[in-house]
Parts: sequence; C-alpha cells; structure tokens
Amino acid sequence: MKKTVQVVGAVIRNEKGEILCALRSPKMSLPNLWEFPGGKIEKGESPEQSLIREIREELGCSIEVFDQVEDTIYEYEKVIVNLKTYWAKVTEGVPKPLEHQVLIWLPVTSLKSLVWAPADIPAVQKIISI
Ligand SMILES: Nc1nc2c([nH]c(=O)n2[C@H]2C[C@H](O)[C@@H](COP(=O)(O)OP(=O)(O)OP(=O)(O)O)O2)c(=O)[nH]1
Repeated sequence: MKKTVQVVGAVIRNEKGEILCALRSPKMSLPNLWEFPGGKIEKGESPEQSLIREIREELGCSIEVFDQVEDTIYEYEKVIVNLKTYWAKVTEGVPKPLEHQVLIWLPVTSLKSLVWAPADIPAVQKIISI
C-alpha cells in the first residue's frame, strides 16, 4: 500500500499581491517542478506550526499563517500526498532559496505559465479564480 504523507505549502503574498513561487531542485523528489514552499508535517505539529518551521528552514524568514487555500489529495507513482495550502505573509527577513533552485514573485495572472507539481494545480486554480 502507498504511504500517505501530510504536506503543508505556504501561498505567500506580498504587498503588491504577488505570490512567491519556488522551483524544486534537481536533487529533490519531483525535480524541476514549481511548488509552494513548505514540507512534511512532523509528529505533534499543527499544520501552522509545521509551515512556520519549514519556511524558516527553507527560506530563512518568518511568516504569519492565515486561512487555508486548498486541501488536495494527489496520488503520485510512489506516494499519496495530502497537500494543505495556506495564505501567508512574510513578517521578518527576506525569502532566500536555501533549498530551492529559484524563488520568484509572480502576479496571480502569471501563475499558470509555470509547470507546477500536480498536487498544487487545484490550489493554483483556486488562487487564479479568486
Ligand atoms: N513542500 C511542498 N511539497 C509538495 C508540494 N506539492 C507536492 O506535490 N509536494 C510533495 C513533494 C514531496 O513528495 C512532498 C513534500 O516533500 P518535501 O521534500 O518538500 O518535504 P520535506 O523536506 O519535509 O521532506 P524530505 O525532503 O525529507 O522528503 O510533497 C508543494 O507545493 N510544496
């Protein structure tokens, strides 16, 4: 049976309304696909705590977490991912690509030009439709 992993992703918006998009590195699983920065929820963590920790580790900044954007289950070849995405904003520091290939801020209307990890597509569609 495939394992289901609980994953959180931050839809970080700046004061211009742009969204932070992160390109997974060639060394990560799902290489060279765009995602919302985040990662796996660890035992005993709430999704919000997990997101704050992951963003500190991956981007080296602090965030405030707001409402949920989307909750999606996607079955990959080897694993099932339950991805929960949340609106967030940077409260301290500047996001840096400590683990990703690239970080870019994009207006909502440009999000569909990127090749997203399949589990992220419902969240991207929801953001575009708001
Ligand atoms: N962080 C993140 N992971 C995503 C997204 N979409 C998506 O399918 N995933 C998948 C990729 C991985 O299979 C899993 C999360 O892995 P990860 O590599 O980011 O998390 P992690 O650092 O805690 O895990 P690991 O490297 O120790 O395996 O969820 C997304 O938008 N953000």
